[in-house]
Amino acid sequence: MTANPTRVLVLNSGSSSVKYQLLDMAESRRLAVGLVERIGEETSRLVHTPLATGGARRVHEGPMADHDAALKAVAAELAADGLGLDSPQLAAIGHRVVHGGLKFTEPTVIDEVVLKEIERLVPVAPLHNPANITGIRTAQALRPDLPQIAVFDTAFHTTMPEYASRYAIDVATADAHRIRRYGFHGTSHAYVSRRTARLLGKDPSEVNVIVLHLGNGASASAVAGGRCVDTSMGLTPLEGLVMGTRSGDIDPAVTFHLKRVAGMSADEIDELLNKRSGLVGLCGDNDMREIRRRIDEGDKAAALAFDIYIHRLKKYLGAYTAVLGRVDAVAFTAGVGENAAPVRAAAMAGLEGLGMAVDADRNAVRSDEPRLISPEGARVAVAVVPTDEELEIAQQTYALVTA
Ligand SMILES: Nc1ncnc2c1ncn2[C@@H]1O[C@H](COP(=O)(O)OP(=O)(O)O)[C@@H](O)[C@H]1O
Ligand SMILES: CC(=O)OP(=O)(O)O
Ligand SMILES: [Mg+2]
Repeated sequence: MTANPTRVLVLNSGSSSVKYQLLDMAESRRLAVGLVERIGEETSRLVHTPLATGGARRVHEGPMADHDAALKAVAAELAADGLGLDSPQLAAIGHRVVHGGLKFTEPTVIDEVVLKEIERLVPVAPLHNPANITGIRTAQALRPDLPQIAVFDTAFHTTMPEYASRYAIDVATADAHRIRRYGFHGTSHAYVSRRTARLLGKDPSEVNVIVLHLGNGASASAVAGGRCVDTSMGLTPLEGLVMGTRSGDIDPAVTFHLKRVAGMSADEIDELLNKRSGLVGLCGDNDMREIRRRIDEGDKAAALAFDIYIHRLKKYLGAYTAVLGRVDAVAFTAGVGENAAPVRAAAMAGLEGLGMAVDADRNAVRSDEPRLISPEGARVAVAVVPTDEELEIAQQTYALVTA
């Protein structure tokens, strides 16, 4: 008799990347991790680390036309380690799906009806849901017999009170078109807020946390006793913080102005605000490492882009302090939050009045572990808490298929 399968493959398909992990849930062990970047460009790059075999990291460079090609390359890498998708030990494939609308608040077994709904939501997650759908279809084609589970970025935010989720626009129009704030990066906000509570030695129900998920996409959330009460992204992942290529908050009248005065179409404005704004629109670079390097060389555009990014972060820290009433912790996470000490220092500078501060020595420590960076005895614990969307998705996926 063969043992029950205990492995889960997680696919986190972004607009131009795929992050993936193969985990053994029974042994709480990662077997392989990897990333495909710059999908659709000439310079696509796959980095695969076969943890199970202890083999060296493998890097492949060269054009990958789309997510289908990227996933087939990932499948080939796994197969080369004897961890192929044909393995009878694979229990399920878990997919990050960015927009779940109002229907999906829990991890969901994917069938054609679910896929249709994810497809219907493409206009409100234009950079993400199409990539998620391709990931699902490719995985289904490779293993049609296996359960495919969707874990939604929106799910954690469904606890927001209506006064936080409803826009102040005509109710009938908003309801007819399901226009409201949904919020994204929820898997990360859930994981990081819980992990932060654990770092403080508390139960999540006892603490109020502001989570700053600062990756290429970026969002803030206010989490009270383990439940999300507000978040910075809205109907789509465009609202809120300044991001790598997205504007975040702007006066909505900017869009009519661009249409009426600059003659731009809705699609052109969409592309401007989603792909040519944020840090890249302000200074030509969306990578915080490059921006810091340019600032060190005296580059004024990079310095202004940095200041605008930080100013927006401070506004949300102030707003969510007011929303929560009492803040126990601020947690920095994702690519920028975990790695960019200057961003953390600048965001916290001058916030002593809110009880928030960063200790320079603690902030300079580089580590993959959750850690405190606030001074000893500070009123608000400031922490760096690496996110693990893939682990969270794997756990939710495995729980569903073994229930
Ligand atoms: N050492 C670092 N210093 C500053 N920023 C970094 C560093 N490493 C990564 N980043 C930033 O992290 C971003 C990617 O974060 P990530 O959470 O992987 O984003 P996403 O999931 O949206 O692709 C990069 O665009 C880069 O700006
Ligand atoms: C929702 C979102 O913005 O995701 P990402 O940061 O992966 O682009
Ligand atoms: Mg991300």
